[in-house]
Amino acid sequence: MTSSSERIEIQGLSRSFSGRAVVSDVSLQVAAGQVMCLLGPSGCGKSTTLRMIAGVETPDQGRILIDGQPVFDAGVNLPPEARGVGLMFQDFALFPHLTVAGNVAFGLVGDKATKLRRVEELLEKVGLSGFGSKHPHELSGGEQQRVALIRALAPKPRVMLMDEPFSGLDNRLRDGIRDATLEVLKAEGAAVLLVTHEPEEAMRMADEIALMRGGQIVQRGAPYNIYNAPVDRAAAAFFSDINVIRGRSTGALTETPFGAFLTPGHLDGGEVDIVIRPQHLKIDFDRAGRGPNPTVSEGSPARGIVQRARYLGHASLVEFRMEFDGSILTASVPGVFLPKPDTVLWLMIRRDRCYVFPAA
Ligand SMILES: Nc1ncnc2c1ncn2[C@@H]1O[C@H](COP(=O)(O)OP(=O)(O)OP(=O)(O)O)[C@@H](O)[C@H]1O
Repeated sequence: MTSSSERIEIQGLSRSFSGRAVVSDVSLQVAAGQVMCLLGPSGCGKSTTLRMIAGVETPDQGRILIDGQPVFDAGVNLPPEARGVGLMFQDFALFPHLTVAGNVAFGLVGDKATKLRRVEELLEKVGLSGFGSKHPHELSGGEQQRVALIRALAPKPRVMLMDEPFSGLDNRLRDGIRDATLEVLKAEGAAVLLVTHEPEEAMRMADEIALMRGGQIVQRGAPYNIYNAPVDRAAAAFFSDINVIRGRSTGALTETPFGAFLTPGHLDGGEVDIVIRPQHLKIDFDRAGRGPNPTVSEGSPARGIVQRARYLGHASLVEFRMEFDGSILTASVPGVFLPKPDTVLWLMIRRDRCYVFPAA
């Protein structure tokens, strides 16, 4: 069933190229006013999914509904222009013979003054006031991209499909343009499906993230949930560097140099990966060969030898070779902390921030 607030609904969408499944049984819904990010590594099938919704790629199987109306199923296949969606793809192209204002006004209806107002309003939002009479060839790549963006937004589409729309912009511009775009889309109440391979972009833009891998959606949820409750080791690793401590679960317990972990639900005798992000390791000083006392929340400390330390601006990253097995663990510490190589320090891990998965 399609509830009335769902603007985009896809059901069991699949597509193969030369016998290779690129999108397999993908289903998702995007409601009015919602920004959904389709996030995943290069080649996982994000763009193909978006292109099928846009109508520029034909699915092998599945259904696509826009505003509750089928635009693709066994008996229907509407062309892109009949689907009522706004498109912003990587390979945008402006009309070279039209001015910037002409480009932005292209899909607009209404009297000239209304169109002009809308064009001016949008140009201002993306920092291009006064550019209306220029032609595309007079603009930088980033400026052209911003024009393409507002051209897609101008007719206030009820559904907006965006494929890496900010990828060509330099970092300084990107955050501002993202925020302006989000503001426009939210103000219009559009349903947005945005494809990106950048976790940070998805975290910043999305109300909900659909994490894709190998042609399938492996996890869906609000950014907070996806980041803090990853479904598997690869999902955790997609959002940040991770540390992995391998152990063997016996009787629902896994012994590690950081103490025993409760690992219920894992195969008895099976290997498990205890995964922790660098910011959830704690560093303490060596006190003549002794470390801090064990605690309930952090277990036992383990000794590590500093390999190298780097300052990243907001934090410092310290790499340790662990005494217990020679493995490398990385800790991130807010601010400046740059111990010399070969310094002996103690590491503890925040147990509430560990994830346990079957060994990869
Ligand atoms: N028309 C096509 N013919 C053959 N193979 C294709 C075609 N379109 C896409 N593919 C292949 O399907 C796979 C998924 O492509 P897709 O563009 O959907 O990935 P993606 O997740 O969007 O990646 P990226 O972020 O690199 O764009 C890739 O291996 C790609 O080479």
